[in-house]
Parts: sequence; structure tokens; C-alpha cells
Amino acid sequence: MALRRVSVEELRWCKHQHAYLRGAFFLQLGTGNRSKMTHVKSIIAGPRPVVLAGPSGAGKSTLLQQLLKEYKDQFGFSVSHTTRNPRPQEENGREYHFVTRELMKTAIENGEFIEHAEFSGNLYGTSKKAVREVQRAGRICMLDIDMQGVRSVKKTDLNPKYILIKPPSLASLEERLRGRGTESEESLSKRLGVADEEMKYGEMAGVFDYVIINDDVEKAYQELTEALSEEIKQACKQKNTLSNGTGGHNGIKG
Ligand SMILES: Nc1ncnc2c1ncn2[C@@H]1O[C@H](COP(=O)(O)OP(=O)(O)OP(=O)(O)O)[C@@H](O)[C@H]1O
Ligand SMILES: Nc1nc2c(ncn2[C@@H]2O[C@H](COP(=O)(O)O)[C@@H](O)[C@H]2O)c(=O)[nH]1
Repeated sequence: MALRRVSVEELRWCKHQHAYLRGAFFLQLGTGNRSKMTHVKSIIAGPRPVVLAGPSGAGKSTLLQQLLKEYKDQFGFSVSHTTRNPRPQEENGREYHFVTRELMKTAIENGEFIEHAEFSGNLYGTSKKAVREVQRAGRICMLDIDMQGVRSVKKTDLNPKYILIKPPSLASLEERLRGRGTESEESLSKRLGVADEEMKYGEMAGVFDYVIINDDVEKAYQELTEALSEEIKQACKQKNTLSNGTGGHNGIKG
């Protein structure tokens, strides 16, 4: 068996991952009530996932798309299920798995979901399969979910890193949602109606690891990559090690 030297950074990464697994373990013990914790780590193994949350229109998809484009070997998107209708540019299996309410309810009853929520009149949910597929490909799994989803994930042992994306104001949120041109008046008012509450929960101490105000896309993206800098560095290193230094993003921007 060939042995090789392990760099300090790789060791640090192992420690980080170990702490992640240990964190998940103590999280289970810490509840004092194991039955309340939904166990997902036993079926989903891999690098620590990342949750992006924030009110509808805050810019989560915009930032995620940029990240997934720049670091396509390092990050993967957890494709959620939803009962809402696809938008003109959306493809089934890419942005979402578009399903009927009946099918989704059955899948939820069958325990196929890590979390699910009713949002703006539709069901949304993260399936175990969606996360597992990204993890199996050796990528860091990115979840784009609402605040109900955040609350639910916190009751599991998935133990992701939580990043809140905030708009500069509620007025700019409305302007962006209207500008996107995807919502009916009814959907718009439902989304705006919960935005304030969502942000209040998001701002509570300890709920999110990072809070990014998306007043300027480039600045917000820069802050997102900084929040994920350790993940980016280590994932790039691993890819480069696997491909023997011949492939993958080197993790250095510019
Ligand atoms: N910093 C910004 N300044 C101005 N417009 C922005 C900014 N960031 C995103 N937008 C625009 O705001 C709209 C909403 O952004 P986006 O779809 O990324 O939000 P979202 O948080 O993913 O929404 P949802 O939760 O509904 O999926 C889009 O039209 C996007 O181009
Ligand atoms: N709890 C969950 N929320 C989800 C999931 N997938 C997306 N979302 C959130 O829904 C709203 C609306 O999304 P839109 O595409 O209709 O604009 C947004 O806040 C998403 O973050 C999910 O699997 N679970």
C-alpha cells in the first residue's frame, strides 16, 4: 500500500469533518430525547451540507447559480420536489422535481423526505435521495429552503452550515419579486406576507452561522464564497488530489 504525506490543511479538514460528525452525534444526545431527532446521517454520508435560506426574492437562486457555475466540481444542488407549476425556463429534475400533491404526500408518508413545507400554497420538500445523489458524487450539497425547512432540518442530525440571505429591505424584496415577473398577485402577497416573520426568525441568535445582506450581487457573492472558503479550499484540494493534480478548480479566484 502506498503511503503519502498528509498536509496540515488536509489534517485540519479531517478534524473539521470529525467535528461535524461528532457535532451531529452530540446534537442527538443533547436533545435528551432521541425519539425527537430524525436520523438522516446514517443514510446520507459525506461532506457537511450547506443550507441557504431567506425570504422569497432575497436572491438565493441567483447566488447559488453563480456558485454552482464557478465551483461545479465542488458543490451540487439538492433538487427539491414541489407541487407548484414550472416557470417558463425551468426543467423538471433541474430546478425541481415537479410533482402532484398526491404523489408528494405519498412520498412524505413513506418517509422519503428529510423535510417538507407548505409555502405560498404549494408543497416543497428535500428528499433523502436528492441529498444522497450530491453526496455520492463527492460534492458539498447545497439546499435552498424556506424557514420552515430550516426549523425542520434543525430537528434532524443532518447538521448543515446555515447561511441566511437577506434583502436590504422589504421594499426591495417586493421590487425584486415583481421584477422577476414569476408571481401572481396572490402568490406575491403570500410570499411578502411571511417575509418579515421569516427574517425575524433568521436573525435570532444561533439560528444561522452567517448572515449575508444581498444589496449588491457581486458583494453578496464574495461574502458567500468567504463563508464557504474552508469548504471550497478543501473540496478543491480533494478533487485535485483524486485527479492527481490534473483537473478541477484550483480554488483560487481570478
Ligand atoms: N442584489 C440584487 N439586486 C437586485 N436584484 C437582485 C439582486 N439579487 C437578486 N436579484 C433579482 O431578484 C430576483 C429574485 O432573486 P432570486 O430568484 O435569486 O431570489 P430567491 O431568493 O431565489 O427567490 P425564491 O425563494 O422565490 O426562489 C431575481 O429577478 C434576481 O435577478
Ligand atoms: N422547506 C423547503 N423549502 C423549499 C424547498 N425548495 C424550495 N424551497 C423554498 O420555497 C420558496 C419558494 O421557492 P420558488 O422556487 O417557488 O420561488 C423559497 O423560499 C425556497 O427556498 C424545499 O425543498 N423545502
